Order: sequence, then C-alpha cells, then structure tokens
Amino acid sequence: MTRRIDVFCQVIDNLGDIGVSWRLARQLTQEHNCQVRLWVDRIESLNRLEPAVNPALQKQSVSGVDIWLCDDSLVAHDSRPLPDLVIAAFSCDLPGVYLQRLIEQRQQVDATGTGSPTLWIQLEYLSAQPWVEGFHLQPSLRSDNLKPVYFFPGFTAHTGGLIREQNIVAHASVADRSWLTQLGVPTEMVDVRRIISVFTYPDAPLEQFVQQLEQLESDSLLLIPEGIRTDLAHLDPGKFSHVHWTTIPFLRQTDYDRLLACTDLNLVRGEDSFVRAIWAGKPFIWNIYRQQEREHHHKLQAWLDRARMPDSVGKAMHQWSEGCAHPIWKKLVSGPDWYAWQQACLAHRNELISQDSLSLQLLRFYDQEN
Ligand SMILES: Cc1cn([C@H]2C[C@H](O)[C@@H](COP(=O)(O)OP(=O)(O)O[C@H]3O[C@@H](C)[C@H](O)[C@@H](O)[C@H]3O)O2)c(=O)[nH]c1=O
Repeated sequence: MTRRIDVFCQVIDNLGDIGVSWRLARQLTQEHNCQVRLWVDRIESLNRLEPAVNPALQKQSVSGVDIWLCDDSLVAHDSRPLPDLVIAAFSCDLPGVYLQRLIEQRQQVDATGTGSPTLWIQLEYLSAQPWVEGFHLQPSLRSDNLKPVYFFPGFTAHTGGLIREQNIVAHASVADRSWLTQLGVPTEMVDVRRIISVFTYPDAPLEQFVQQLEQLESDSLLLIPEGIRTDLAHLDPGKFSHVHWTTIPFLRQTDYDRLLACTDLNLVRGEDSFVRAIWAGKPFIWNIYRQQEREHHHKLQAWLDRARMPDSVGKAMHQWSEGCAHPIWKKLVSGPDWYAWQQACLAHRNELISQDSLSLQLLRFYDQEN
C-alpha cells in the first residue's frame, strides 16, 4: 500500500530542521515506497543540502520527493486530498488553512462514522533523557478535537528510534579516502595519519584543539566545509608542522555522510550530523546545541551515559561545548584512550543498529492506528 505523507518543515535556524526533514522524506520515499510531499518555508536551505533543488521553484520533485514552498497562498490553493499521515517536523505549527481542513475532515469522520482521519505526528527533538519514553506516542491535548501524537526519536526500544537507512553499515564500510581528492584534497594529504571533518558552531575551541594536535608526532588534517565559521582564521598555517587544515566544498547531504565514513575523527553538532557520526561508527566530538540554563549539559550527559563513553571522553565533550578544549584531547586521540574510544563508538553503533529505524516505527504506528 502506498501511503501518502505530508512533512512540514519550518526552518528556525541552522540546517538541522531541514536536514532531518529531507533525510526522513527521502527515506520514506525510497525505502518505504511512500508518496511524500515536503512543505518547507525556506527552499534555499534545502538547496544547500541538495543542489538539485531549485530555490526559485515553488513546486518541484527531487529524488522522488515532492517539494512545495510552504506559503499561505500555496497551502490555500492545494487541491490534493489530505494525506494518510502528516508529520510536523520538530513539532512546527501547521498552516491555519491546513489545520482547518484537518478539523473539517475530523468532523466528517465523527459524523458519518466512516473513513479514517489523517494521522498527525508531532516529530520531536532527539534526546537520550529518560523522560522521553514517558511522552513518546502520547496525544497532545487540543480544544479542536484533533489528536496529534508526539513521536520522540531516541535510543531505546520505548522511543521512536533514529533515522537510519537500511544499508548504512555496508555504505560506511566501503567508504574510500581516495574520494577526498575529488573534494580538492591534495593526493599527498589523503594518507595523513588522522583526517578530521569539522562541522562545529563558531565558538568551538578549534584553535586550542589544533594547538594540542600539533604536539603529537603524527600528522592531522582538518577538512572544513565552506561556510563553517571557526576560530582558525587568524592562525598562521605556516607555523604548524603536524596539523594542516583546508576548506572543502559544502557537500550535498549524501556526500556529507560519505565524508564522515572516510575520516578518522568527526567533529559534529546539532542533531542530524550527530546521528550520522554515530552511524559512521568512529570517534566523534559532539558540539551540542546550546540551550538555556545549561539544559544541553543534561542532554549531553544522558547520551554519554546511554552510549557508555569513557569518562575522559565525556569530560572533554562537556568542556568542548563550553568553548574549551580540555588538555586531554592530545591523549584521547592517540594510544590506549583512542582505542577505548573507538571501541565504545563501535559498540554503541552496533547496539543501536539492532533497533528498528524511526521511519519503520512511524509506519508501523500508522498501521496500528488504521
Ligand atoms: C557540513 C555539512 C552538513 N550537512 C548537513 C548535515 C545535516 O543534515 C545538516 C546539519 O544539521 P545538524 O547536524 O542538526 O546541525 P545544525 O546545527 O545545522 O542544526 C541544528 O538546528 C537547530 C535548529 C536544532 O535545534 C539543533 O538541534 C540542530 O539540529 O547539514 C550537509 O549536508 N553538508 C555539509 O557539508
């Protein structure tokens, strides 16, 4: 059965909202044969992740996904019937006209006792905190008789799981470093001991990190996608003999995944790149999105506990998110600590891979409800 799905994405800041929505829309289309329409209010953000998307078009189809600009007039003139499922990514608001259609549909179903109303999913932010299990699949209470359901991504069997493609490990294991030359990395650089991808918030302590890597005997190369602001700009690369850094193009999302699979260490942030780093099965540093009242530290600790990361890694990650490269980084990226970190990342990935993916769980829930 082909399920029809509308995904709504409101781009608040950065690329996480559209990154998650685009990935989910593609997976539902390509792996589950769903007919997906992605409504997004800033198509230019999607164009950064997928250059085949034309920011000037209000309606288009790319990779099998219909992409529509979410503006009031397009929503108001939408003549398609309501879908089987509507997903509000990061629990964004649905447009008023669309909401009105859902209300009318519900009234009709209630009045006639026939048909099934569109299932409305409020897809939430990812967190490893235990409270998530209690809220997953709970209804959100409203006065208009609509019954949206909270769907929490997560790390346990009592959450909605993580977005993961079926062949993820096979893809990660065939990743080949020679591909990096296509991104402009000089051939002689591809063989350096430690290749590190860099996707951090501007206040990440990269300069301190680079100073520590310089003290190692082996060489490191940092690959920085274009447009990612770092504090390295004022450093003189000529003064470093063991650390090199270079800019690479900002990559389409599928190529970004490939990058994470062929490096040794990944510096990631936010939500989607963090999950991709987990699937790459390599050590990574998570620059968690800062929240008020240090809430992000609780979130980070919950994941560190769940992932059973070595204490030294946890300590260093907390400090990283405070803009400080803990002096133990030097030790962490070489010797026994590095080995322990690698093992912990592999074990975490392998444990999570045995769980059903988010899209599978989402569709199973839809089937149960219908
Ligand atoms: C560096 C790079 C990233 N990307 C993609 C990977 C991800 O899909 C996306 C980045 O998303 P994130 O990793 O989540 O980081 P982010 O910081 O951009 O997004 C954040 O947005 C905020 C609104 C949320 O509250 C945060 O939780 C977080 O999601 O960009 C590429 O496609 N190519 C690239 O070259």
